Amino acid sequence: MDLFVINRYRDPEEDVDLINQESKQLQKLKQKIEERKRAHSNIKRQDVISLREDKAPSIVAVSKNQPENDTEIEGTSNDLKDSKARETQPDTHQTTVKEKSTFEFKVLGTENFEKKIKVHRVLPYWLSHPYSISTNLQKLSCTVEDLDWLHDTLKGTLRSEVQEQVIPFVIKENEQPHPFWPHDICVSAPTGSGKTLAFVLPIVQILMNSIGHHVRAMIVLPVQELAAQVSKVFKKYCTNTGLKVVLLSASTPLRKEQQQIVRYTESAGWISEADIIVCTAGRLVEHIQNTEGFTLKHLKFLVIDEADRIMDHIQNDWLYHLDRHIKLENELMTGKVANLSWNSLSEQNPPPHKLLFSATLSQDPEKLEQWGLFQPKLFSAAPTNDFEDEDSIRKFTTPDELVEQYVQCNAEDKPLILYHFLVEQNWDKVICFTNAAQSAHRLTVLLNVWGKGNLKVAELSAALDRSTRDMVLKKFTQSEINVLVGTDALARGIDIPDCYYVVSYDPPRNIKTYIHRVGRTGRAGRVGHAVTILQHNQMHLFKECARAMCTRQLA
Ligand SMILES: Nc1ncnc2c1ncn2[C@@H]1O[C@H](COP(=O)(O)OP(=O)(O)OP(=O)(O)O)[C@@H](O)[C@H]1O
Repeated sequence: MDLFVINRYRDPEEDVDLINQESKQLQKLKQKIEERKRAHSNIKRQDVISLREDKAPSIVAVSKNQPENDTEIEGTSNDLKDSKARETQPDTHQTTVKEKSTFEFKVLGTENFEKKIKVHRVLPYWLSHPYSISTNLQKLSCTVEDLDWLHDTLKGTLRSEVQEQVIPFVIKENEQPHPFWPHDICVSAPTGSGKTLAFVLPIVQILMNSIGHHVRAMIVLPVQELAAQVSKVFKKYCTNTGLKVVLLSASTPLRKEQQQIVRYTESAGWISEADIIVCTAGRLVEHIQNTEGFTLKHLKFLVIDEADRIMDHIQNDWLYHLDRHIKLENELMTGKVANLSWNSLSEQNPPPHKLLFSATLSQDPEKLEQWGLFQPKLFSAAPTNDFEDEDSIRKFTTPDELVEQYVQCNAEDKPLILYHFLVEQNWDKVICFTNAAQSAHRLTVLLNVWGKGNLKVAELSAALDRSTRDMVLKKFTQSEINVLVGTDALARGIDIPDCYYVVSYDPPRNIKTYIHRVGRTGRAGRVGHAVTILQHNQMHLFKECARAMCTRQLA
């Protein structure tokens, strides 16, 4: 520290000069303050006089007085004389001020300013005229016999309306001759309505007809669990088709995944081992950047499941990297920058057919803009007449089979009310949501103590590792556990069979969280019950939240 100390020595006479100067300046300042005070009191008096004499002063006169006086105050003792003169001749001064002000400032309009007219936002045609999907999941409108468009290998006991509408549309769009591009689609259908099969089946059907060493379909999901769930469904339906499905999520080491998706051959160089890739957004970027030979230039389908969640928590800027990668591959192939002409369209690979899915897909045109959709079509379960203006663009639906209720109570009664449901009313297969992993843990311990071995309660939150979570879910499915207590980490997309009740022990933070929580029950046409426990002061917020739904009133 000593190295940085600098000692300065000054001439003592210099110091005396400095002190004199300072005291002079101080005196000057004091004088100025006194002058200002006097001037200020004079002006105040002046204003009072002017207001008394002019009974209806115009806004301009009054408001403009102030800056005029302000400039005078800044002046010297001459101004003081002026102000004294003003005191004796109030009338003359006031008129000069008025004249001056009106002369210098042009007044536009009066004080009654008109409010701007609100511009009424008009939704684009594709958003205001969606293909309508029913929320009644028990409707057996789509039976196996009717599915002329679906290959025999894929036929199952389909009874979902979203599948009935979306699958033929996707197949038809992809039958168009080259270079026509298919319309991209957005699907907003209730939880448990079978959205997964609505993209799995057409993709498998279209790809199974031509096997090659290219990645031709990619499904992007927000979290590992969902990616694993969707890849399982794909694997099931690809069984006899020769198509290979690979899951890319951070649950496996990167190196191992690289070996699964690319292989180097002497004759053809790098070839793809996977036809369909199911991945999380973050992991995808890692492969684009680090995996040699990994290319998406033959990508035919890009599915984004839980699209709103992916967009809200954008990982590694994945959409930018993906778009850039696809564009670059196209330019390398044709040697040209993409432009819109018959020739360039014929030479280029068309962009991947984008399919967006969610139970809470935002139908806000600005948000959807980011996906760069090509002449999109919307499939929505919200009533069509709700799409007239922008106020209705956030409406979501829950399945008809779901019974939704709420209970009001004091904070201290919450655990007792839950206990009453579980023990007195014999609720089994219950998923209970809290807002934090810690509260989930506390509630689990409490219920297990109260249950004395008769009630089997387990915790399921992001705090647990993957294998423990899988084990807990398995036990729940096999009825070894009656109640799962967890956080919103398990609210979205997870398909837990036979969950009869969903209890929101802590209220959901927003409408989307509510929709996904309650959507863990009442799936695929089965009846489900959802109960939200609310403290009195939480009622207002919850009701506000519920207004964004197009469902019936909550009981
Ligand atoms: N056609 C069908 N017939 C019978 N069951 C079906 C059919 N389609 C899907 N299911 C079943 O319905 C359940 C819910 O399907 P899925 O997970 O696709 O719903 P989702 O709409 O994606 O729900 P979420 O929005 O919660 O993700 C699954 O267990 C699935 O096996």
